[in-house]
Amino acid sequence: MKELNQADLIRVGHVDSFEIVGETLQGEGVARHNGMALFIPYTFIGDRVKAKIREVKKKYGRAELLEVIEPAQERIKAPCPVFGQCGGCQLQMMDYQRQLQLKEQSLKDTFQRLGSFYDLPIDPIVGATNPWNYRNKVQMHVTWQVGKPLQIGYYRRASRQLIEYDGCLLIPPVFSRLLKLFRTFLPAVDREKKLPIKHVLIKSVRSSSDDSAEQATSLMMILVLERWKKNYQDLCGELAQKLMKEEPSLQSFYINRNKNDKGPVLGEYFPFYLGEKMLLENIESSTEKALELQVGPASFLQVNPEQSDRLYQLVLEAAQLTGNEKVLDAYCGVGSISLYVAPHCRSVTGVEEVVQAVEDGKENALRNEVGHVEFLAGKVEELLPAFVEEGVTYDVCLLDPPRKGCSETVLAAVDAMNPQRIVYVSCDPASLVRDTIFLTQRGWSIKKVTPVDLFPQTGHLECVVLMSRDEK
Ligand SMILES: C[S@@+](CC[C@H](N)C(=O)[O-])C[C@H]1O[C@@H](n2cnc3c(N)ncnc32)[C@H](O)[C@@H]1O
Repeated sequence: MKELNQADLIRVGHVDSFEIVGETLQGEGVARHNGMALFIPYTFIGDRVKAKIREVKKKYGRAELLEVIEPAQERIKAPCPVFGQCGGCQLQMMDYQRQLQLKEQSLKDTFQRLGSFYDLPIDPIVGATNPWNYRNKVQMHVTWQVGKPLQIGYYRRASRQLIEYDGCLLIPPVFSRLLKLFRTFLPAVDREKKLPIKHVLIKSVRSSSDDSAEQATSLMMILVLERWKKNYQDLCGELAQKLMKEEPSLQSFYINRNKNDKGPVLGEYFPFYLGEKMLLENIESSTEKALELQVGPASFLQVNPEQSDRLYQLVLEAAQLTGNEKVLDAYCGVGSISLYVAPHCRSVTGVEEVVQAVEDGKENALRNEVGHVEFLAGKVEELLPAFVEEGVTYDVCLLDPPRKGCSETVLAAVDAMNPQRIVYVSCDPASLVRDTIFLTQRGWSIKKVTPVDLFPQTGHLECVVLMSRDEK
């Protein structure tokens, strides 16, 4: 007779009440059921819930929340009407202080579980002053086809089904206003639905250093089309003009063409624009002089400007620059960190694979009259080993990789350059721990970890980690 394992005792479709005894950064509560871990989205420790089992794997299961029977003390009514359907936010059911506690604890747990790092010097998380309306960029999907109604919104969690909603609480009200105008003007201008629109993006910059006022914001709108024809130009121009007239903060309008359905939302070709070619973002500088960064349609900027000002300040503190250091800024984007730290060191070399971002970086250095910064286009995996080969070294290495973290080639090259300090800015705790394990095995140790909440209401977490060589 087949031996029964735990999974056989749990039935898909079974409804029960569960005590939530664990929780994840992604906003899933964990219950124990017949000895197995059961993940239930939108719940957390202290909740007692009714849920339906939806999926059973060998070692764990997943259930759908049906009802909160007894709420945890910090449970609140999620302010957004589409929370739980839309895939954007995972933590709106917790009050903000509880979200911060979850993030801090989950970072500690990840360091312990994946890296056996105990007693790390982890600072309290740096929370946001305003955990709503903070995003400076939004991208929404659009359905605009003959025979179908116009739809604009985010995708449902783990699906490609569109949820219509202009009022997202993570974006500023001016974005919602502009989306409403877009809804009104698009059918009036493109009556025959000629434009093959797939996505709409809005970006904002703080166009003066007074970032509290909404009128100090300038906007860029980018429509992504599946294909481009010359005769679309008049329609796009008319649409852009109408929008710019009604919403004067819209100063730049672009068309992007992206033939691909998978991969990044933006393609490489921008066949049309109206208004400003670039916008200028004011970032809080590390000196008296404000820092201006030019932002094009494809430039990467951190999405939470208030918190990224704090993040850059933390990077500078961790780097402990005295004015004499040669600094490497790997994964530098348009050079935000390079230019921020430049007044405090001898020189900065920024490395970035997106050629346009490197061009923006060079332009930004000229605009801000920073002479001792250079930007190199190329993959970090190729350029850093080449530096090692040529005997080029740096005193401080700043690493700000995407979610997947750094490859071993990059970390080995950083180690070989023997800097005094590494400052690692991470947006994914799991890849951060993997990379710090690699470095600790080569004689580095973690001196300080500072988590920063760049993405309130969501399960994303940023942190700044200072590493230096173990003392002999
Ligand atoms: C998290 S962003 C950091 C940008 C910048 N430090 C900032 O704060 O604005 C990561 C950057 O790394 C770049 N990037 C990703 N993989 C890369 C690679 N293998 N080599 C060089 N740059 C890369 C991306 O294009 C992106 O600009």
